[in-house]
Amino acid sequence: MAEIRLNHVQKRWGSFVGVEDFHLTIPDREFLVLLGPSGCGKTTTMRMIAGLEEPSSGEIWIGDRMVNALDPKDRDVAMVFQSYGLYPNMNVYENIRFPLKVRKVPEVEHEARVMRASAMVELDDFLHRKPAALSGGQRQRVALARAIVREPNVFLMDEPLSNLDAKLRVSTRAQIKNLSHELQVTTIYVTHDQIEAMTLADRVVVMSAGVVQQVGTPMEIYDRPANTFVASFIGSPAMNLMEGAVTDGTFHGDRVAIAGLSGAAGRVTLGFRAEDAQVVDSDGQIAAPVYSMELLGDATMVTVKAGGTLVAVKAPKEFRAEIGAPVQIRIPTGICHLFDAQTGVHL
Ligand SMILES: Nc1ncnc2c1ncn2[C@@H]1O[C@H](COP(=O)(O)OP(=O)(O)OP(=O)(O)O)[C@@H](O)[C@H]1O
Repeated sequence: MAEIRLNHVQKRWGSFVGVEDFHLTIPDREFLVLLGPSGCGKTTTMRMIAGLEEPSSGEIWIGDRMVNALDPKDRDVAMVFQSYGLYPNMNVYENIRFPLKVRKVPEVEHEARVMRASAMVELDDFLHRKPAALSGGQRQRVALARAIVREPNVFLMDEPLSNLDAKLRVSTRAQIKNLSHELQVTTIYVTHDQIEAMTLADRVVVMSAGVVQQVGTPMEIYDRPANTFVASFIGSPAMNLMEGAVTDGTFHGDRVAIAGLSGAAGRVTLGFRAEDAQVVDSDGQIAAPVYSMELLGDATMVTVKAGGTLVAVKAPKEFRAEIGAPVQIRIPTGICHLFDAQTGVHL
């Protein structure tokens, strides 16, 4: 068990900054997800915690030890990667046992620990198979068991689900969630998939271009994105964003006017989520033609084209309209977000 502290950690290569001033305490047992697009610095941050990359400045603490100068093997962290990294000539049992041999754990403990770890990921029936005779999902579970068997202080997981097909991703995700509940070990999990982040995390760190954009619980970052980057990265579909200006409490944009806004004036970006607006027959604040309709099963996603901006609204599953047909959209004032037009920061 361990708290992790990143104290103003930075990683530079020459003049290029891969990670900028990462400053965060991750409490013992927290499941923290690093989320962001490709190249935003998630993996580099995790590799610095693992000891595979040296910070250019700042301190990394695991528990009460400053680990900057410690070898990866001395940090008591277990890693699970996207590529499973299994030994092809060893069977499942031997693969899971391997870290115990390397760490010279007394032999008498091996069997019980391997059996416990393999049971947790439901691999008991596959212990004598070689990795080549396993599916991708089963291989990833061997990699998970190999991390679990060590009983580490910290788990580091780098996109562990990204090689799995969509269905297996969902079931393995649920398994990781259940495991983390059972194991109660501080976990840092890297992904670019916002659904994974929202479903697994106690807290999410959203990163862009090496810079932390927001740290919060999944609901905090969904309900109150710190800026337009987070607003447009979280949620499926992403938050609708419209450019315009507020005068006397009314937002005016392309084919949209929303009265009753307070706390802003001048150029802003207005945001609202698809599920917070409705398609209506009259009295909407947007009147625009239907651009596309997607049947989701439990709802219909209607996208309209308001001038140059596409706006998505979640309608009841029975809703139907022709492409190009004029519709109106009601946007309740209370659910609108306003962002500074220049900086993108939530007002
Ligand atoms: N050894 C290196 N030398 C120079 N630049 C590097 C090095 N390693 C990573 N980078 C750069 O640092 C930035 C962050 O990389 P990182 O791998 O942390 O991103 P990421 O968010 O994990 O992306 P992905 O989701 O694609 O893995 C990238 O622009 C990358 O090109």
